[in-house]
Amino acid sequence: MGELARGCLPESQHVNKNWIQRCVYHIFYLGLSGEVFSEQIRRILIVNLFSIVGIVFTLPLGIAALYRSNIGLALALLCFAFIFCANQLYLRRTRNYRVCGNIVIYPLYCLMLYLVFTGGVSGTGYVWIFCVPAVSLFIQGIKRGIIEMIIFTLLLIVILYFFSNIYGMAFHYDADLRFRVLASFIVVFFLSTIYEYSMRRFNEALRHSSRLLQEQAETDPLTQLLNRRGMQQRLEDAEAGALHLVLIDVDYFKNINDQYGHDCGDFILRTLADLIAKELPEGGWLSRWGGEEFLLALRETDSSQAIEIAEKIRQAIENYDFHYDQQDIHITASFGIVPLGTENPLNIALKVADRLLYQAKDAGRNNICV
Ligand SMILES: Nc1nc2c(ncn2[C@@H]2O[C@H](COP(=O)(O)OP(=O)(O)OP(=O)(O)O)[C@@H](O)[C@H]2O)c(=O)[nH]1
Repeated sequence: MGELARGCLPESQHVNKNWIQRCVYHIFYLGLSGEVFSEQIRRILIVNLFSIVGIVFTLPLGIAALYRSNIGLALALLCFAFIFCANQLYLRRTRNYRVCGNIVIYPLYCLMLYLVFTGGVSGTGYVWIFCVPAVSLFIQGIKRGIIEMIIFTLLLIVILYFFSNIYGMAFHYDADLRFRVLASFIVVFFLSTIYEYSMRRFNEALRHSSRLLQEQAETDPLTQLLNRRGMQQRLEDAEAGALHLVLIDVDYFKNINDQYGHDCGDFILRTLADLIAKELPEGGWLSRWGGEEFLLALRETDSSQAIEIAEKIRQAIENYDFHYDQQDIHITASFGIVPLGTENPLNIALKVADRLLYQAKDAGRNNICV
């Protein structure tokens, strides 16, 4: 089953959508939302769309064929209409677009070959085959779509050239018509391949730049750590539980800037980021929270473990020689530790961490307050 079925895409949040948009989302996207450029959402849309188009075409045409007493064609069309309807229901229930894509495409191949073989209504059956390459490449992707289209073309050649008028059942195509049908089908196949390929490249490029922008929006350019926005996002998404916040503030950082210059201050912030990151346990998050403030989120950690980690970091900073421009610089930092949970939501926890930090400063700095 696809990733959707494992629940990676949430049900649509219809908050700001009007009823038309809600209907469109419900009918075409099955009420799913998620990453705008998500390949899964695109595929769901396409499979669903072709399924709906399949019903819209085969059902009335089947009824019309029944009305004209063309029983063979009517049965074939109604049978496909039934398959497409069942597929719709299955897709809505399971969101398994891979299986549903196959349910759309293979009956479509059969129907098209059947129409070419019998000629459909008044020998016009072949006019429908030109939609096949686009549908196949959309649903099966470039590689598989091309392979299936080559097989389909070969079957088309066999029907057009070897089965024409056989046993009085097959439609008779004269030499010019069969050549033109085949040639125009190959042209459509070729153009559809180019279109699908460029669409995929375009989509990939779009997704890549979207990911890049997202990363940039959440990264602090100086330290390459998460910035405040990135950290806040993770904390908001994090499940409440054994999570501790550690707010770290460099002591007398202004003096460093004043004494050694702003570049030295930047160098110290970058080195500090590496120093703290080394002590960060697995699964934890580290961010540059503000100017000379770092915020650590320790997950699956109780208070004593959080204090232990903070103490290690405090000592690592205190004992580190920041070597800049042939000078050894020593700094210290103050810490505020606070648990995060349902009784202590993010906004409150951050305020408490800030208060504890200033208590640590008041107590002489180079301190941890819990
Ligand atoms: N070099 C550099 N300095 C920064 C950056 N962001 C903030 N600062 C400086 O950090 C200093 C923070 O100073 P204060 O808030 O007075 O705090 P402090 O000097 O560390 O004193 P305490 O926090 O009370 O121990 C200011 O001088 C800011 O200019 C930065 O990205 N690079």
